[in-house]
Amino acid sequence: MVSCALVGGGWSRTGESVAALAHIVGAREGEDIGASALNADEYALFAQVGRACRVEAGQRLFQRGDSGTAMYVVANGAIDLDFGDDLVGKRLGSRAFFGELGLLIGDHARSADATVAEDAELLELGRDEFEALAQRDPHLLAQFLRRAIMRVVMNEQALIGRLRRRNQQLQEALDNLRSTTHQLDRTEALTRTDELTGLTNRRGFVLELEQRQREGRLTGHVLVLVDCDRFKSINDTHGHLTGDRVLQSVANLLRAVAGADDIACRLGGDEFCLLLRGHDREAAARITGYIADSARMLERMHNWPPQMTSLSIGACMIGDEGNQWEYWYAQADDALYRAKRQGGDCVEWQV
Ligand SMILES: Nc1nc2c(ncn2[C@@H]2O[C@H](COP(=O)(O)OP(=O)(O)OP(=O)(O)O)[C@@H](O)[C@H]2O)c(=O)[nH]1
Repeated sequence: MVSCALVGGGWSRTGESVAALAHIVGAREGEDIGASALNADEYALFAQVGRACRVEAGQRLFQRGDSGTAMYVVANGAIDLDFGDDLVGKRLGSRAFFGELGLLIGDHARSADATVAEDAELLELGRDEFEALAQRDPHLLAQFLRRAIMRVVMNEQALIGRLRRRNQQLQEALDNLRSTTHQLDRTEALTRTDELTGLTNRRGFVLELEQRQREGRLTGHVLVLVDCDRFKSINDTHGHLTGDRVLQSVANLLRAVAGADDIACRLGGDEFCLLLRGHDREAAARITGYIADSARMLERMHNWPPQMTSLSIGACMIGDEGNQWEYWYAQADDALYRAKRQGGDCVEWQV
């Protein structure tokens, strides 16, 4: 912190306190209460009592957080005030005053760094000088005080306004981020979903298989491949819309048997699959048998137009031999091939 050399002076302590001056009446008409520079009369008064000092460019007068009890008036030269990241800095020239809160409040923590931008002459006023001002011209000092207080109030209001705007911008940015994340999640979910049936699609299924394999959770699952029998003839005889409805019925059947941790998937065309968890071979055989039986019964129940078709099913238990999921997929596919070779409408297991 700079200490000014005393050049002029002549002041005396009075019993009147600085604080007592702060409640003096409101602003008068035409008075520029927010101005940051003294008018000519005020400056002349301050110059009578202020301690004059010279400071050089680059010199630091005080920094943020310093406790200060003096205010300054720029006689000539320039001072920069830096309020930190959130506020715009200020360059002060002739007759501008700063640091007044240090004087008015006493032991106030400075809210800015004050640096000499160009060689300058300053007037420094401490408590004694200020009381001398009060003695010499209380009316002019009251006018100055009103302005100083209004400046603080206006700065506070501007700060609150800026913070409010900043808060609003942050809120908007957060809302945008939330909605973008939500859209990305939705898009990601859509890329894993089959449009016609709402089941997981092949991509989603493979990603899930890979993840369970990476986490060592695949062993013990049952992999079930399902293929519609003579589906092409449904399309040919009744049209694609009927074919679509049959595919949706197959999807509903698989969805109905899938538990929370199982995956029902449409691989594409009339091929589906199920990944079941937590069943031994016997329990899994009951599930695959139930699927085949249900499809057969539904096919017989509604055959014109058809709402279901019989199914060929190939299944295997995923073992712990350390094979990749593609190996088990090929095993289930072999079983499915055998089911097809037998004319469909049956379940084959790969041993
Ligand atoms: N309606 C409809 N048909 C589809 C869709 N995707 C594929 N298909 C048709 O499904 C038919 C599948 O025929 P194939 O692979 O010969 O199977 P299939 O007729 O069931 O013969 P098998 O499996 O030997 O019993 C093809 O005619 C495809 O055009 C779809 O989304 N909707």
